[in-house]
Amino acid sequence: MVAFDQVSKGYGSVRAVDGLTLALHPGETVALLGPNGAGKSTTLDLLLGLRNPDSGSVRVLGTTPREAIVAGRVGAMLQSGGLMDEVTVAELVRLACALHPRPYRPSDVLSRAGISQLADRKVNKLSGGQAQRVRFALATAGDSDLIVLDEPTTGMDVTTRQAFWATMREQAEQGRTVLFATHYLEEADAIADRVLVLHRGRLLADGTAAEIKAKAGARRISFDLEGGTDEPSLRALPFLTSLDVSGQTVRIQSSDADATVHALYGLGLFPRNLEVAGLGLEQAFVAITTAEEAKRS
Ligand SMILES: Nc1ncnc2c1ncn2[C@@H]1O[C@H](COP(=O)(O)OP(=O)(O)OP(=O)(O)O)[C@@H](O)[C@H]1O
Repeated sequence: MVAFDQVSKGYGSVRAVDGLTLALHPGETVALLGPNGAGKSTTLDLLLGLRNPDSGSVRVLGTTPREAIVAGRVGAMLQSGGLMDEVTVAELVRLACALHPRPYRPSDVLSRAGISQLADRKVNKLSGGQAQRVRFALATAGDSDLIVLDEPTTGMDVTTRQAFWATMREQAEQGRTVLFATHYLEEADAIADRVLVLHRGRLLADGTAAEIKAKAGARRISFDLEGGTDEPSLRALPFLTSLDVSGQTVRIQSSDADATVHALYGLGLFPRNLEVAGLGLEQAFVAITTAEEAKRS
């Protein structure tokens, strides 16, 4: 479906994408995560043929990205795609359908994107979240095999966001590949069946959300200590990666929870309400990217 082979792209001295090799398969819903500047937008630009790699190759559906787009096989929703100002939503959607080699009916596109009631509104009179829905409508104006979304739900309220993802899930169930970049890790956790973590233009992790959490390897331990805490002793616990003390409540992250808890009892302390839990995707993401930064410094 999509194949990146040793792709690099730099801007001056910045290596935005650094030797990226990646394959996406039909029907996958893939989240692209990474801190600011990790190279997510550049990766999507390369995939859409908006930029050319300095080295390596990008293939989409067996052709160049541009050929795939001209054939209408890729729908895209970019972060800040300008919308024509002086037209109505319906006119814009009709135009997108007219330009698509395999178009849907404009009325269906409007209703799928939940903007039928906005059809006669001028595009420059839309709120931020409504404009995002229009961008989504343009990305799904025809029958594409691959849908690429760069931070699609930015500016959407909770209800709009849920409706958006329900629609996206339908698209994936019909066999389309959906690739989206996001900063909302809970969305990646809930929606993606594959998560890619990009950092300084390289792939740090690639797997299901559960695999990424397991890769982070850390566990959260929390407990209450009656009668005050001895912070220096806690800080010296083995395998500790973070410590947070708030009143009687202690929250720890550990790379070996069993050993840390064992040592905790060894200190003669009596933790109450002890809980040991895995990391959420957000904490796993922070753990993985911070560990990489630490390796580099
Ligand atoms: N047109 C450009 N000219 C120069 N440098 C650029 C350009 N576009 C991106 N960069 C740099 O390339 C790196 C990757 O940027 P990119 O926008 O791909 O990251 P990102 O992961 O999408 O970031 P964000 O989460 O902040 O949107 C950054 O260091 C950025 O400053």
